[in-house]
Amino acid sequence: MKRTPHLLAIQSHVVFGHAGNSAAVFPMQRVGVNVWPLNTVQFSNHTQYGQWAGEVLAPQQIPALVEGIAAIGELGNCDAVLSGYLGSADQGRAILSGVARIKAINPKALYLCDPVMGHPEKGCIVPQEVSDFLLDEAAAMADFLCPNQLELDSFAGRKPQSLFDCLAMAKALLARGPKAVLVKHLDYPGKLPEGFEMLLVTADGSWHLRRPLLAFPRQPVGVGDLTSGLFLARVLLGDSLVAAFEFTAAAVHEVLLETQACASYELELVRAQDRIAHPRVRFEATPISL
Ligand SMILES: Nc1ncnc2c1ncn2[C@@H]1O[C@H](COP(=O)(O)OP(=O)(O)O)[C@@H](O)[C@H]1O
Ligand SMILES: Cc1ncc(COP(=O)(O)O)c(C=O)c1O
Ligand SMILES: [Mg+2]
Repeated sequence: MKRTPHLLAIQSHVVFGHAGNSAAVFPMQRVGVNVWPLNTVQFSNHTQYGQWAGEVLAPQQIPALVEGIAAIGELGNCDAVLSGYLGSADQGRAILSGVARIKAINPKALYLCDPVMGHPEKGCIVPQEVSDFLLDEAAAMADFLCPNQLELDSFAGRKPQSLFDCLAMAKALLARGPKAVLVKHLDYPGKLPEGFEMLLVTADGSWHLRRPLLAFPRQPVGVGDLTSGLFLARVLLGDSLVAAFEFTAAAVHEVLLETQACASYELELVRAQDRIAHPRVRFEATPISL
């Protein structure tokens, strides 16, 4: 029997609704991965409501929890680490030590970094020190980096002029260390308004994918977290990077269709669970080169 992969997911938890681990854990489990959720913050709700209650996890708790897993002899079973929304730069440094600790026991373990930097206009609030940490320290250790367009712009220090410029910016990130860069959401001059586009860039090639852009009265939150989580889960389950990319786009689109049909602001993950596991739609990634 094939072994079920294990994934340590270090990102936010919200009591109500879906963002961070609260967006990604259940879908990753639903596609067949054992998830170890480690919550960097516990907030009442995601920050785009403009108000929330709750606390940031003390950074020293991260190595303490990782050591606790080592102490029961299970750390070597960790196949991958995912990091997303961070409450402080010190938390980020603690995660990198945890990744190094896991890779020392299991050199095949993968690290996916979703560099959540916030989006002040949308109300996604992340401290500046976290953005600096992601740019200067985390990218170098990541096997996979999953920025959205704003985060890609921050890495490049400029905005793109075209799709090929986005490709050049993502390719430049490979030089910092990652084996693959997944741009979860492209935005560039001349982009077709009816499409939602993504990019996958690896040393072996690059692929572009377009799915329909759906209309929402308020943009749902947690879509990026769902995207990174499903991509890593499918890679651990044995998909090629391109197959994982295509699966992720289809499963996320299914969730958005369900969410739109329910006229819900929060992602309808429970209702969409069968569509996540077995998407009915399919989007083809097409090769793209400079
Ligand atoms: N097919 C789609 N139609 C409409 N909106 C979408 C679609 N897919 C994703 N979105 C929205 O696009 C935005 C993507 O946000 P972005 O800032 O690029 O990534 P992240 O979710 O990581 O913040 C989110 O607001 C998400 O709700
Ligand atoms: C607590 C929390 N986690 C994660 C996120 C990131 O969500 P997204 O997947 O939309 O980038 C947000 C965004 O507001 C948030 O408030
Ligand atoms: Mg995001």
